[in-house]
Amino acid sequence: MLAENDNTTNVISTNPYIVASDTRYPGASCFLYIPAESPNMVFVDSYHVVRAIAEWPVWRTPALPLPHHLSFRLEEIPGRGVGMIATRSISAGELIFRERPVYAARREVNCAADQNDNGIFYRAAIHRLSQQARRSILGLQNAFPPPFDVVPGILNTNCLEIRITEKPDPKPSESFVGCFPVISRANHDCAPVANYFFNFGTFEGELRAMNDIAGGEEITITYMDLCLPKAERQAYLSRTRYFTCGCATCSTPAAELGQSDARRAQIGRLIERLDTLDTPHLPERSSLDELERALAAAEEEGLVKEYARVLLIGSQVLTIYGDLHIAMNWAQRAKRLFIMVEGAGSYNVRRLEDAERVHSAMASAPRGLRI
Ligand SMILES: C[S@@+](CC[C@H](N)C(=O)[O-])C[C@H]1O[C@@H](n2cnc3c(N)ncnc32)[C@H](O)[C@@H]1O
Repeated sequence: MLAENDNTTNVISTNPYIVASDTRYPGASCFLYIPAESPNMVFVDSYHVVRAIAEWPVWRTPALPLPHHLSFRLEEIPGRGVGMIATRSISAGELIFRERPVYAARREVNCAADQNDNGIFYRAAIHRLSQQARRSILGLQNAFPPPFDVVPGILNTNCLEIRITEKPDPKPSESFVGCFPVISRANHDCAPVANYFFNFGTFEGELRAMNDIAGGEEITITYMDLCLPKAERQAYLSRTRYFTCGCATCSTPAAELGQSDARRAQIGRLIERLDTLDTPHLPERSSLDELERALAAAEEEGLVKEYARVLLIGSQVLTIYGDLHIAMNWAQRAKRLFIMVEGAGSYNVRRLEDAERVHSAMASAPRGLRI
């Protein structure tokens, strides 16, 4: 068993700054530090991936400055640790904050068993970060109880999904996570008022208001798929983030909870059955009535992003089987909503622009002969 001060790392190159995590195994994960001088980000993955990432032009573009006056403050909230509180009213669609992650890694890193729970691997990863960057991680909350080490505890408590390709990752195990000094302070709600989105183009996490948020209100995001019933949501949050969600939806009286669960399951089933976007398959046929019921369910549950997804998928189904005019209207509404919750860098916005081109070609195509 390794002791914490048994150093297995080895500097492979200094520009780009790449360190092999474990000289005992060929193919062990590597740490890429960006920029090489006084790094404020470490990326953890196999050597060939970090070598390619080191060449991305985005690192030559400095991050845009933030507005002088932030629209929130970080504040201790009873029972929830630190959270983000709006200091003024924020309009739906407003960008609340954006920043690059300090730690980014493949969700399942290749790490030897004797360096995992004791934190040796993760301590080594953040070791060469600038002092400010390292402190910004070490100051975050650790929800994981001992004997789990505090550094992997902090990373597990605070990491959010990031994408290093434009399209959503097909398999969750192939996706990536990132830890953010500020955005990771956002607490969870099962009907969140803000959306966390990772902009692959700028390599920044972005936080946008999905609803109008009043001054004094907490700015919340989701950590999970919200189309699950309360029992499953709570089990997931307690297993992965060590807390019991007491949000307004989870506090719904027992008599009404069944309806809330049923609405979320209805939206989830519809999305799962009909979302064939980015696959070579056509979606199943679905009636306008069924699609409208899913929209009504999303509205009732306050699920803005799921509402946008039903509009997007529904517009594709209606383009193929239904009414082109309704499909065009739904695509326009979905695009407006996705710009609002994910910004102009959204892949969904790009998909909807493609759909608009298909729609206008179809609308101007000559009609078939009626015999
Ligand atoms: C990503 S951090 C959020 C920021 C954190 N509250 C802090 O103090 O830095 C996730 C942790 O915050 C706490 N948390 C987040 N949402 C919560 C909620 N709705 N109720 C209670 N605790 C919550 C849990 O301890 C969770 O593991």
